[in-house]
Amino acid sequence: MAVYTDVNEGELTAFLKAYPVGELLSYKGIAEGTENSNFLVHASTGSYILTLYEKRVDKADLPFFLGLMGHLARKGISCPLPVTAHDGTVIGTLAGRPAVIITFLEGLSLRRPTAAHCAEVGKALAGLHLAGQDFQMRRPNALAIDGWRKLWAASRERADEVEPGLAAEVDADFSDFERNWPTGLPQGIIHADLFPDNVFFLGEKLSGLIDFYFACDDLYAYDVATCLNAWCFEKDFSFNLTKGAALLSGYQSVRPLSGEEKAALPMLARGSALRFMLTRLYDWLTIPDGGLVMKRDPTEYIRRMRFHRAIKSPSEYGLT
Ligand SMILES: Nc1ncnc2c1ncn2[C@@H]1O[C@H](COP(=O)(O)OP(=O)(O)OP(=O)(O)O)[C@@H](O)[C@H]1O
Ligand SMILES: N[C@@H](CCO)C(=O)O
Repeated sequence: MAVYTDVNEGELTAFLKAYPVGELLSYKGIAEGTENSNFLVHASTGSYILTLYEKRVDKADLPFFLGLMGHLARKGISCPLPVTAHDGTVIGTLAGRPAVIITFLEGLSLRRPTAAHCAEVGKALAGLHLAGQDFQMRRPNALAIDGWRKLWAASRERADEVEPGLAAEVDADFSDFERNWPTGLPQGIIHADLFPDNVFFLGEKLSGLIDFYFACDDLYAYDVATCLNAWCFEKDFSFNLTKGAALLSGYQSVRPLSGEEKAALPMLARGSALRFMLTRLYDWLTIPDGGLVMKRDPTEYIRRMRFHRAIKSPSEYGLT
């Protein structure tokens, strides 16, 4: 349950006076999410999400994340728009935490996306990449190879408790990535965490993208690879070729991939699977059971790493 910090009515009413949202009508904590405390706020001008940033988000990154959401929303991407306070600022303080109000998006995230949903996600991801091209702020990816190495150094000793042989397997991957990680591919702003819980749909139509708190500068094709991992595998860890083909053709209908980007997909998908395996493994080993932070299963991503290692041609993802 992601309400780490309680907010009482008096302090919320006082906080909201700084923003053009009208009178507070009601509010409640939101259980989903793991990084921050989120509340659904009904005010006289409409519904909003109140986010209090907890310690897993670096405060120095907030202007980038919020600036990016504002930029994308103004360019027509369906994502939350941070509400600017009467004094021109966006980030306030509530219950001792940095806090913002963002617009509420209608829609539901999906547990069982279909190929049609995957096509929509591909299109939206490419639209986001194009819309980010003239965003002026930069943020290096904290979870690129150097970041993975730090997580691995903190987890390696106990990795075999989760899966026997994992330490040797990941060590070999690191040497491979050091030699073969693609360079020189097109890059720019990426979402970096576009999982089904961060995409809303109304029926088959995509209605919103949320949670930009991993967004950064990196390879566009790496973001595509992350979506293949997050959207196109079934519960039994098999890759669904129809979903892969739908996601990739949706993406390419808006931003065609170059030959180099296509060729790099297996390596990028392996790297992306390792990145999510490592953050999950680190949490698995370090966060106490029964706490507020929901731990996700790292083994789901060990299976994906193995799948990508065995890929001989990017056409196996459904590329045409
Ligand atoms: N703009 C929005 N409109 C509607 N609902 C939202 C919006 N932003 C967040 N939510 C709701 O709040 C939940 C948590 O949001 P979010 O995913 O940003 O949190 P988080 O703590 O950063 O979580 P995580 O990074 O683990 O996904 C979402 O699952 C969604 O239900
Ligand atoms: N999408 C991540 C969680 C962080 O947002 C995962 O599934 O591991």
